[in-house]
Amino acid sequence: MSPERYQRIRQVLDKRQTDLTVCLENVHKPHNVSAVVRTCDAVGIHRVHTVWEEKYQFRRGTAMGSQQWVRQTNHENIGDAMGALKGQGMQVLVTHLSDTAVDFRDVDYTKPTAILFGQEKYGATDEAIALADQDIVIPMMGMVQSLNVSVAAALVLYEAQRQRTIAGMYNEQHLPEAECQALAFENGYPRLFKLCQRKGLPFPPINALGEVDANDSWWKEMQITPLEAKALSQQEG
Ligand SMILES: C[S@@+](CC[C@H](N)C(=O)[O-])C[C@H]1O[C@@H](n2cnc3c(N)ncnc32)[C@H](O)[C@@H]1O
Repeated sequence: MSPERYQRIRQVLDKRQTDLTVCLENVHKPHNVSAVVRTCDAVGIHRVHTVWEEKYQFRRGTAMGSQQWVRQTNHENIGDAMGALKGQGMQVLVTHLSDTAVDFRDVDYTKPTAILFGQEKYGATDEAIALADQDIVIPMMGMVQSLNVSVAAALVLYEAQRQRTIAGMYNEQHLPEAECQALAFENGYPRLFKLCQRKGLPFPPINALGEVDANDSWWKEMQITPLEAKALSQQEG
């Protein structure tokens, strides 16, 4: 990939917030999921958690926008998801229209935070609400009771982004270097990435010019000649 493209990728990955995440509990309409993931990418979320039954899994060909830049972890049930998030020291906020919910703008998002969004029709489950640390609500003044889930996600996430910007949390790299390199390789060199995965080889480093910086034995194991290697290591992206 070109040096410019690599620099652009690094600028984005260097702002990733590893201690801010979203959990989608059975949010399943592709356009909603896609819109939430896109907002997650825009505010610098590295990983989205989902609680999906088999039938809600992504299908090949679904247009997911920014999905290639946002990692996903699926949990079999809400208990597992909550356990994982709390195990990482996160406060878990559930977006829920209840009398006990606090205004979403009154929360401190500079703390390690997971925000749970509920299913389009039924909202968050009782179990999720019981396990969460706090209910948060976006005040509603109109005739309709709730917002579209992706709109709700955008509002809450941009409040988190606002607070974290003020706190200077986008000014330092949080994502481990190996993960930055893996994402750059995966997206910058998709064909090499797939071949590398098929062969079970480690991902090679990418140098400052955006080139694959592998040694001769790696290329040999990939069964790629030095001539092909030169072309391949500069071509994609
Ligand atoms: C369309 S709403 C679900 C409405 C459902 N009847 C309920 O009572 O929860 C889908 C999701 O969007 C989010 N949401 C929508 N409007 C919201 C609001 N005003 N405050 C907080 N979350 C909201 C929540 O995550 C909710 O689970």
